[in-house]
Amino acid sequence: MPNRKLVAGNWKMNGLAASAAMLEELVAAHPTPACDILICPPATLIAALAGGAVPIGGQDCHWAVSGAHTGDISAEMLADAGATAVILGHSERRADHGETDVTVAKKTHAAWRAGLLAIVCVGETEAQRDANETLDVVGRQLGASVPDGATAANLAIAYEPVWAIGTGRTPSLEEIAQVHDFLRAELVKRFGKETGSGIRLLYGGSVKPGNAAEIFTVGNVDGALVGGASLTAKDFGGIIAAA
Ligand SMILES: O=C[C@H](O)COP(=O)(O)O
Repeated sequence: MPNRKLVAGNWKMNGLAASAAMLEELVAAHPTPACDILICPPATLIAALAGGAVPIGGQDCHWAVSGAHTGDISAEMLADAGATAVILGHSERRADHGETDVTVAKKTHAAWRAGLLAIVCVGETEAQRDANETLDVVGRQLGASVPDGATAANLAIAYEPVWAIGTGRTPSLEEIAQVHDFLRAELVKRFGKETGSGIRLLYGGSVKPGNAAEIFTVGNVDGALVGGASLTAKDFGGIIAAA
């Protein structure tokens, strides 16, 4: 089991140049956190925010190194701008941009090619949970979105139930445990005990300062992927303090 949790913030399409102040406030309040931290701002802010005390990541990348792909950004460009990680296959990208497990796997391979940590997201919709398909869905996404070659250093998985994102609703601790235990077993089966046990499993979906501590008590929860509560130093700091 990984010994330090990772608390990653996904700013989504939020943040302007003035958001640098949030990171300064965060570092001042938490100079020596007990967990690893990552902030994934919009691409426009990566170069400006990278290089400081808080590691910076991207929210997506193209699988090609370069070329005629208007509006896209390669993994190499993220690394060149100072990013050390990238979120891939977030449900908002899957829903809004038609990303599939196949494209997510190609992007994961690209992230590794550029030396980035890939944070690959999986998670069921509410209808899939109601139909008792959760483990089937996340198992299928995990298997097809992650290419061969994963290590504890180049991959983290984020379990994000789609219905819990931005809604204030979360699964019960037992439900989180069931999915994380399943994902752990799948990783061990595929990549072996040492690698499979070392890959961090993050929970995401309405993580707040008020519920983070109890979520972090769940076995096989090695951190969090935080959306809304990563936008202020107070809320994100509260989650860091709980880790
Ligand atoms: O990537 C982060 C997740 O989508 C969670 O978002 P949320 O914390 O606003 O629910």
